[in-house]
Amino acid sequence: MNVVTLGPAGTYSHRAARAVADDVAFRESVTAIVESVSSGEFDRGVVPIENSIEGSVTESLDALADEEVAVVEEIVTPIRHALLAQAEDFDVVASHSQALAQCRTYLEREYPDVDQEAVASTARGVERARSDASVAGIGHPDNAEPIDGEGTTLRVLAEDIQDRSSNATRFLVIAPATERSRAGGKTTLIVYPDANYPGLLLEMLEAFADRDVNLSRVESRPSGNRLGDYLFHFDIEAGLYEPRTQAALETLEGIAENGWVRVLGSYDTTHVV
Ligand SMILES: O=C(O)C(=O)C[C@]1(C(=O)O)C=C[C@@H](O)C=C1
Repeated sequence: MNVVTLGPAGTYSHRAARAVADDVAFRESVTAIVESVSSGEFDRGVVPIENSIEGSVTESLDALADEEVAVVEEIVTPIRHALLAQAEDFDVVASHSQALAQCRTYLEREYPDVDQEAVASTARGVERARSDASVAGIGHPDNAEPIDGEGTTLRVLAEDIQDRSSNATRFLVIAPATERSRAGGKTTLIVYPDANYPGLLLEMLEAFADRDVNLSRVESRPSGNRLGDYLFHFDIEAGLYEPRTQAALETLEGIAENGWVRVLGSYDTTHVV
């Protein structure tokens, strides 16, 4: 199975992807990962979708709406950030925008005068720190040691610097659309109603509530077509094999008769430390 995730090596996405395969390839954006799975270049992709402090990874939501892929597994992993640098003094802290946001309070309190630089991933920020003494990175503490054994070993200046001790990110394992499964305890779907009238959102929610289907996430994203026009991402705690899910889907398809409903599939959850 060839698997792709956000690189370089050492990202949290890489840690999650190791639950799928030992050998993992890397891309520098979530969009590139989703595209490379939908084109059939890779069998599986692992993308971050939601963090307990910062909320949705919007690039992932938009890529899932734009490409034809299936979701075949969910991976939840704790996120414990460390501050890594060559020395105690530095001018810039570089990391993924999600990681910088997850450590906002710590950075404002401890390093109010240090510039923040958003880079493609936490591991990319750590690489910057390894090659430039004026830069610190935020990432998993294991990144202090160079992965290939070559290069500077960084100092772990602080650990557990995220704003809340319970910080976790949910990743989705994606596969080509033909591998969509009906089996599993959760299902992800995206609805574009292409409509706007009082009670539209309520009608969509009632499609689930009336069948006693619990939602674990609902998120609206701009459709990109016009201001105020949205598509809706739903995660539900029910499998596609269940009649109640099929009944809810039928209702949603009626509501979205001028738009579309994309069913990404059913799956189970794996926890990785
Ligand atoms: O930069 C990384 O290490 C990633 O895997 C990306 C990512 C994210 O996009 O949320 C994953 C987990 C953490 O929440 C921080 C960053």
